[in-house]
Amino acid sequence: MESFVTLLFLLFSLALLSVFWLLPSASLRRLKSNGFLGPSPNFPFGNLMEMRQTSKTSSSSTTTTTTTTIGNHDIHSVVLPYFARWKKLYGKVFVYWLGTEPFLYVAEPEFLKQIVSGVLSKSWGKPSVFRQDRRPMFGNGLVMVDGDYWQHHRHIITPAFSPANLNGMVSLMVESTTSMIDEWSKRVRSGESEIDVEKYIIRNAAEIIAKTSFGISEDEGKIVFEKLQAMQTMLFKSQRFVGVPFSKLLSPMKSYEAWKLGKEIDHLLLSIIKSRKENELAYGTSTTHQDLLGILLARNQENTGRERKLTARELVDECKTFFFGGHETTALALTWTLFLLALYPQWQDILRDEIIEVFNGDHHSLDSTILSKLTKMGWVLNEVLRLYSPAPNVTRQAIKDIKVGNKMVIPKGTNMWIDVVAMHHDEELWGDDVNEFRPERFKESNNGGCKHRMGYLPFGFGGRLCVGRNLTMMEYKIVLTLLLSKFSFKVSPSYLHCPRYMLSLRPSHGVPLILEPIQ
Ligand code: HEM
Repeated sequence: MESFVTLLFLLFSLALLSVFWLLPSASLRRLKSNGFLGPSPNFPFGNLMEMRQTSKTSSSSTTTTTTTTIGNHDIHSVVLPYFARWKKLYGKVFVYWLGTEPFLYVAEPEFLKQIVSGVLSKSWGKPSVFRQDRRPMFGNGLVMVDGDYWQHHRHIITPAFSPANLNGMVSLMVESTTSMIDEWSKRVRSGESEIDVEKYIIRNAAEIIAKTSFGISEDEGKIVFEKLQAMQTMLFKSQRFVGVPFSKLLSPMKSYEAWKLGKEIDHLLLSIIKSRKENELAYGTSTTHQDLLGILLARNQENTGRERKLTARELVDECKTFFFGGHETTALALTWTLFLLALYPQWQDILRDEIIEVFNGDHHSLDSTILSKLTKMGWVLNEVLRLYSPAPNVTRQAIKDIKVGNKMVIPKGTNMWIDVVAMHHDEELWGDDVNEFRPERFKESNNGGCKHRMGYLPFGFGGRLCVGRNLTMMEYKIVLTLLLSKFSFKVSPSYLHCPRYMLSLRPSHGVPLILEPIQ
């Protein structure tokens, strides 16, 4: 018996040694043999401690509020200080470690092109470490899966975002935004002209995405979305050790709470799907809702061929993915836009003139065709996504060993962290006005004159390009048109310019602006 326990103990110790030390060290050697440099890891934390220390030092030295800092859009070293530091030391491609997970950092578009182009792109999936970590939010939704499963879901989901389907969502977007504007107007009339626009814009975007994704009523909506937001806070505002083996055991209560919230949300969404299905059985497909869930259910029903239908569980995961992938990103694009327009009021005038020209005073005729005529607003969106990209990075994982050219092999399991903020602020790619707000750079090309076609990636790249980008563009133009027609915006003296990486790129202290009604 005693020798059995000793054997068990030895096996357990060996397993730990191999997870914590032997496997990561072997990967490190293989990566180094490619000539990649990088900071020395310390297993089992990898480079996490150094990243935290650099962030702490940087944030204590960057909370200045002078207008020059506000007008300074050179934000890479503020939001990702550890990468900015390592980039100076090791170049635009290097290796770092999150716990025992190797990450290839890439801020070099030509290198990116070489390793993801052609046949190689099939060998890249999504990092399993993030898949695990974000399971309560996205489950097996489109953003987290790969291979044939991803291809099947993408094929079913893409048509839901067609212009015809999106046009059916315009009235929901106008309705939510109008009620936000009414609230702002009331506050401004009562003498409260300073408003933290971020808070409202996020709530509005969440309401829009909840309605356009799963068409929930005000009351149901409130519950689902409070739970979704609580789960996001639970997962992303706490101190975490992503990539460190067994790290969930370090904060068991938080992991349990996130799991529990995930279950409650699933339950609510499943009951919505069930009642939709029952309605359809009772009244036929004519009751199909004009939201993403309704469109997916209808597609499922039409699909009588060989194609596998999405199960209720898969539909729940896709709804959650739309909510998390869609509301904060769009809201941040709008929030940063209001901040930049407040800073550069001449662009408010340019956009207002364009709105008057396109709509001729009639905002009732909103649809994708007329919105596409707001070209200058499109340049502003592109420039905002360049300077303050709501999705600051894109990630991949090598599903198998990947050979690049004759010499380089990227070992199976290596993750890739593509630094979109670094590329969008790279003087070598954009020229010496890289950190200036110049929407007109997008007048001639959708790439804004970037010297490399993979240097501007606000919506990702390749087959995994953001599936919701048309929805974002529509919502962005509708909300901005309605807002600019009602108010002019100035930056409040209480605004602190402190953009921060928190899965997305957010303002640390909200965006208080001074609003004045347009006469
Ligand atoms: C400004 C707004 C948005 C930005 C900046 C943005 C950014 C991105 C990026 C960078 C990716 C690529 C991720 C990757 O390659 O790993 C992506 C994918 C995705 N986005 Fe968005 N997104 C936005 C809005 C939306 C909206 C409104 C929705 C849905 C309602 C959405 C749903 C998705 C989904 C499902 C994917 C996964 C696509 C796939 O892997 O096939 N996004 N988004």
